[in-house]
Amino acid sequence: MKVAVLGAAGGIGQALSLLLKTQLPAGTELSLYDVAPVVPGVAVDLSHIPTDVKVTGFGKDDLASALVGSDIVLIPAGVPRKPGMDRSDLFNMNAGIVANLVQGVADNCPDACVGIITNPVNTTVPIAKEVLKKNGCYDKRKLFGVTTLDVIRSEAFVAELRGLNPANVNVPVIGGHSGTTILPLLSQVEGVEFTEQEIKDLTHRIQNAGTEVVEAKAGGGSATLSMGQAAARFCLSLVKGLQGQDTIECTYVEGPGDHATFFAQPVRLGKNGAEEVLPYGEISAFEKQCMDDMLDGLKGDIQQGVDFL
Ligand SMILES: NC(=O)c1ccc[n+]([C@@H]2O[C@H](COP(=O)([O-])OP(=O)(O)OC[C@H]3O[C@@H](n4cnc5c(N)ncnc54)[C@H](O)[C@@H]3O)[C@@H](O)[C@H]2O)c1
Ligand SMILES: O=C(O)C[C@H](O)C(=O)O
Repeated sequence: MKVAVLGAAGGIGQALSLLLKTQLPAGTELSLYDVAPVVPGVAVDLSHIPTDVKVTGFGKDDLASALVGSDIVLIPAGVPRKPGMDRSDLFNMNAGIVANLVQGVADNCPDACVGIITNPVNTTVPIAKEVLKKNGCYDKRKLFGVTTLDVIRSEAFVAELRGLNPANVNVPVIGGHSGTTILPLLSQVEGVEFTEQEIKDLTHRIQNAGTEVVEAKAGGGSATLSMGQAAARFCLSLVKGLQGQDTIECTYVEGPGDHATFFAQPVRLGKNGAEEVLPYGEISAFEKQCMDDMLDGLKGDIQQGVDFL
């Protein structure tokens, strides 16, 4: 198994690479790529941790070597938000970065599963699809927008509110990864009842959690450590799936298209990637209204990605 992280020297990239170095199964190769000259140093630094995961760093001109033979490619390369910006304001800077890196995937490891972290995820994932399609190697089972941060935040906030062990809290989050397109299904949290006001407040907090971090970091970037944890969780679930032990995660994929071409919902990860896009089940009237209100925005974000190439 080989996992490549593109943008590995950044805030997310370094946290994610550390978690993968310590948690990937023995024998995995971890390939770190970044345009920042520090990346070989990040790899050397990690290689001093005694686990059976071999880490190699690749600089700007070595994308092909970083990618060749990869089974999973995670992409957190790109620019993060500053206070006052929306994720969509990152489109002009990040769309081209994602398109170039995914072209590298098409050229060097066309069968790899690709997890896009770079914002705006609602739009960068459709861009990745168009690049892979142009190169004749798009397989909808192998392209994912990583929305796990919305899930772990929901688990943390629900557990905090009710004094529960977060390890026992599961919250499906569907839709997209921006503002109101993030739709936590709080009606499905087992063993917990919320008042209407609590549902409204929690939903708003989860939808606004990225901005909460951006403002608290006061110009120093967006979520990196929690995102590193979220991406590691997603990657480890995907590794398990590829190795034949099916797992379920909410992720932004091309599914049946009931609501939009790309939509985050529970997905069964298996030997070929997204083996099955699962129904998200019954939702409350409040959640249905939230969904109706956000779908046009999500579809617009997707169309912007389709039009980019
Ligand atoms: N999906 C999510 O839930 C989620 C959560 C947090 C952040 N993000 C997004 O992740 C991205 C990265 O955030 P960060 O905080 O790690 O930023 P960062 O600035 O700390 O790191 C970004 C890294 O990308 C590298 N990079 C830039 N262009 C590159 C290229 N062409 N090839 C390879 N590497 C390149 C930079 O050198 C840098 O090391 C941002 O777009 C941010 O909005 C997404
Ligand atoms: O909010 C951001 O810009 C980063 C990320 O998408 C997040 O949800 O924290």
